[in-house]
Amino acid sequence: MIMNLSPLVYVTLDQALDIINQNIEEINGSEIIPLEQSLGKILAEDIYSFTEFPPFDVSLMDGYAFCSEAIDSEGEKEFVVASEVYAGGAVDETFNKNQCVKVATGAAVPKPFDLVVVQEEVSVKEGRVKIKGKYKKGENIKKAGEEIQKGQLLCRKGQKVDARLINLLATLGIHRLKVKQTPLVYLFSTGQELQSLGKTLSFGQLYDSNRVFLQSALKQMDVLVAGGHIVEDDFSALEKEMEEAKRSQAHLIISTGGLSVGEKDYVAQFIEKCCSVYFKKVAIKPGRPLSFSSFEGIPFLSLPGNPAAVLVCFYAFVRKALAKRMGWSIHPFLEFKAHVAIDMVKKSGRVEFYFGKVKEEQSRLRVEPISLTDPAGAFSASRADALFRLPASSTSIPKDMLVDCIWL
Ligand SMILES: Nc1nc2c(c(=O)[nH]1)N[C@H]1C(S)=C(S)[C@@H](COP(=O)(O)OP(=O)(O)OC[C@H]3O[C@@H](n4cnc5c(N)ncnc54)[C@H](O)[C@@H]3O)O[C@H]1N2
Ligand code: MOO
Repeated sequence: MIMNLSPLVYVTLDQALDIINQNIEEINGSEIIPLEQSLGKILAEDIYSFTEFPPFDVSLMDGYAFCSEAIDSEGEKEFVVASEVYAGGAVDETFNKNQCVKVATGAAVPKPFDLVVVQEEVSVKEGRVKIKGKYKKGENIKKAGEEIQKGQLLCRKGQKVDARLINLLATLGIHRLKVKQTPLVYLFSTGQELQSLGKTLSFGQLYDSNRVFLQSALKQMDVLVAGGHIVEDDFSALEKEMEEAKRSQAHLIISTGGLSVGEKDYVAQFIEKCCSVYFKKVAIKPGRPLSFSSFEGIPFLSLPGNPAAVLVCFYAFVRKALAKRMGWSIHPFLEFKAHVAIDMVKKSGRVEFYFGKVKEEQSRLRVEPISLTDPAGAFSASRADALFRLPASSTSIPKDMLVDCIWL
């Protein structure tokens, strides 16, 4: 539902996260795709095993399979080698407990044998095997169904497919998966000082690093970019870009820049005029002008131009909004607490973000800011493990205080 929350134009971090969470809906669409193409996708249904694994009693060693009750733990015993079974091979003979079979690692152990003795521990002569010593039932055999039972829940709707899950499903022969539709994001930057990579900069110009960062960060999340440009500081150019965003059928629009109070900050003006606003500012540093609205039913996250604010807003808000939109509900990001490594100071009023290194010391997690002069800048971010935050109301944060961190 769209509503204008005029008293909530300036919200706290928690309010902003709540509002995003309440107003971003999960995409309905899903598709069935081959397992090999499912890396990074979000499962659209729970998956149960339709079979057990291993599917047969399997030998874990090269050796001889015996019947435990036929082995005399005191003296030596001799057995006839009735057959040989290799991995992938099958025998349809019937054996009795006074026989044994030679088995290779990975072979299906035929009935009634229930233990395997490694070949180094037996003596073999003219088709007969001599064995002495104590052996336990089940030794060197993995029983059918020991790893996975038929009907067992393997993974859940809302889980992201990773290589380990692909391994599990491939093991069980599951080769097609129902996954959520991949979200489309329309992404543009604003500012006539911006230049595309590969072009020479004139004085006063900057490379459009925000869009390159966001494109890459979205790709890492398996989100597709539907389009977007560098938009000059002009209201009608912005209107055209937003129309194109609408035509692209994006599930989310993201912009950077043009949010401040200057005459040429047309994004702020566009939001005011053409969007339904949820909030216009958040009490965070950097990133205060972050705004969340809806344009013709499409959620619109407008990030400030400041590249440090873009980094922080991506990890603290955009990623979460996208996770919600794409139905990634199971452990999307690791959030944890760590002890801050140094005494820190700040102004009261806004939550302050820092990129930091995380270490374990004396069984405690410690987070240390990478830079105090450029807490959330590109260099700091490039070296960090986590984004951490200092509470809005505090002015001094003593060393060892626990702070909230997000793993990057
Ligand atoms: N009078 C006031 N001025 C400002 C305020 C304020 O409250 N009153 N807020 C400040 C804060 S906080 C921020 S953050 C910025 C937000 O401004 P904009 O969103 O309008 O961002 P720009 O002015 O377009 O850019 C800021 C900065 O970042 C560079 N930039 C912009 N886009 C990119 C890009 N795609 N790639 C790389 N670098 C980019 C731009 O050149 C500027 O240097 O407003 C403050 N001002
Ligand atoms: O909030 Mo701004 O992003 O401080 O620079």
